Amino acid sequence: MEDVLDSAVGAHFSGLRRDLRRLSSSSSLPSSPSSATCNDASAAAPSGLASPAPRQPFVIGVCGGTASGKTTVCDMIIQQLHDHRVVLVNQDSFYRGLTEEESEHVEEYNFDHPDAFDTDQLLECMGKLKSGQSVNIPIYDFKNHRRCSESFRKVNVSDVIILEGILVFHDQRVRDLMDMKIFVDTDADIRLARRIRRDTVERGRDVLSVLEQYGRFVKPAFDDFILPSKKYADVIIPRGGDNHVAIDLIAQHICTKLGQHDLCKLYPNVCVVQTTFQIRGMHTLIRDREITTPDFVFYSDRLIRLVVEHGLGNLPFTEKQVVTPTGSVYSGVDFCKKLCGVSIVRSGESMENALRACCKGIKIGKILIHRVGDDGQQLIYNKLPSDIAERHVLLMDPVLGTGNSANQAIQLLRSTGVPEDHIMFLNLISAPEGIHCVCKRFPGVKIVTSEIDAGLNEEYRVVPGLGEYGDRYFGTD
Ligand SMILES: Nc1ncnc2c1ncn2[C@@H]1O[C@H](COP(=O)(O)OP(=O)(O)O)[C@@H](O)[C@H]1O
Ligand SMILES: Nc1ccn([C@@H]2O[C@H](COP(=O)(O)O)[C@@H](O)[C@H]2O)c(=O)n1
Ligand SMILES: [Mg+2]
Repeated sequence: MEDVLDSAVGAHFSGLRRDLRRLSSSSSLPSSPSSATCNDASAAAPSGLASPAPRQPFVIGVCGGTASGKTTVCDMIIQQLHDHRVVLVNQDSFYRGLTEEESEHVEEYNFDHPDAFDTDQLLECMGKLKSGQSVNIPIYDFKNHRRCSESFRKVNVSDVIILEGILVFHDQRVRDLMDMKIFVDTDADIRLARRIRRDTVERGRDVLSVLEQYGRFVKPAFDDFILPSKKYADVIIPRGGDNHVAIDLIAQHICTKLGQHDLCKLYPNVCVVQTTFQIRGMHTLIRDREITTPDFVFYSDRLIRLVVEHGLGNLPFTEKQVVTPTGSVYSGVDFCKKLCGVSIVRSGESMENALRACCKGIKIGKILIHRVGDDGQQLIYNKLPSDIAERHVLLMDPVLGTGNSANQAIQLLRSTGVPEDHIMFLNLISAPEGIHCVCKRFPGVKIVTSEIDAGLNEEYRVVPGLGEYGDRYFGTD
C-alpha cells in the first residue's frame, strides 16, 4: 500500500480551460438532428438509454426585420450547438396560403401583417414539439404564395427549438413559449439591399415589385409591429451574422442551460462533463454487457481521463506571467500545486492512472470500505498522505450509487482535517440518490461526473448502470 504514495515533486497537469466548467451537461440523449425532408420519417431518438425524465426543449425565439440575418444567425447558432439536437422552425412556414382571388391581386396582399400567419397552427406545432412529439410542418412556397399541398417537413423532438420570424415576438402566447428571445438588429438600408437581392434571385420577384412592397407593407409593418416587439428581447444582436462575439456568447449560454441537469440546479457543486457524441458513444460501449474486458478498460480509461481533466479544471489557480522564447510576456495561470488523489478501493484504483497521467508525481492515498450488511458500511483501512489536510483532494470511485461509501470516505477525509470545499469527488456515473446523499451531508464537496443515471433499483444498484465496475475493469467478472 505504501508503494502508491509517490513522492510529490509538484503537481504538473494539463487542465481544461477554466471557462469550460460552466459548460457542464446532463445525460440528455444526443441524436441526429431533425430531418428536413418531405414526407420522410427521420431517425428516431435511441430508446432505453440512461436518460433522466425527459426535459422540455429549450426554446429560442429569433426576431428581426426582413433580411436582418435571422436565418443566418440561426444557422450559426445551430452550427455551434452541433453536439445537441437542434431544430429550426420558421414562422414563414405558417403563412396562410393565398386564395385564388388573393393571388390575382397579390400586390395588394400584406405579408407583413400578423394576420398573414396561421398563429394557432404555429402554437399547436410548438406545443407538440415542446411536449416531446414530432410534428409535420407545412412547406411554404414564396414564389406562388401557397403551401405545398402534398409535402411537409417532419420535425422531431429535440433539445433546442429555434423559432425564427419577423413577428415571433408579436403574440404573447408565442412569446410565452420562449426561454430566450433574440432580436437581430440590422440597419434598414442594409436590409433593403439584401431583400432586393434575395427576392430577385431566390423568390422570383423584380426590383420594382420589391420596392413597391417594401414601401407599402414591409416598412410600415416593421415600424408598427416588429420594432415595438424589440423590447421583449433578452439579447439584441447588432449586425446579425457578422457579430461572431454575440453568437459565441449565445451558443455558450445555451450550452450551459442545456447542461444543467435538474440536480445541478439543486446542487451547484455538481458538475456533469458536457456531453458529446463521443462521450455518449463511450458510455454506450462500457454499458454494453457484451463488451470485451480490453474494450471496457480502453473506453473507461478515456472517459475517466475526461472526468479527471474536468475536475482539475475546477481547481483554483493563480495568475502567472512567463517570458516566451520571443522575449514577450505571456500572462497565464499557475496550477494548484497542493493536491492529492484518494481512491476508494478497489474500483477507484482504475482512476489512478488517469490522475497520474495528468498530474506528474501526484500522491495518491487509498481508502478501503468493507460493506457489512445492507445498510451499514465499515471502514477497515486507509492510507493517506500525512499532510492531506493542506491539500485539495480528488476522491475517486467510478460509480456513485447510494452515496454511503462516498460519505464514509468523505467523513474520514474531514476527520483528518481536509476542509469540505477542498474535496472533489470524481466518478463516471452517479445515481441521483447518491448525489442527494452526498450533497445534503457535505454541501461543500464538489462532485464531477460524466453522466447522471436514472436511479437505484431495489438491490441498490445503479440503473441502467454498468454492473460491477471493479470486476469488469480488472477482469474478475
Ligand atoms: N452578415 C451578412 N453579410 C452579407 N450578407 C448577409 C449577411 N447576413 C445575411 N446575409 C444575406 O442576406 C439575405 C437575408 O439574410 P437572412 O439570414 O435570410 O435574413 P432573414 O432570415 O432575417 O430574412 C440572405 O441572402 C443572406 O445570405
Ligand atoms: N409570399 C410571401 C410571403 C412573405 N413575403 C415576405 O417575406 C418576409 C419575411 O421573410 P424574411 O425571411 O425576410 O423574414 C416578409 O417581409 C414578407 O414581406 C413575401 O414577400 N411573399
Ligand atoms: Mg429568414
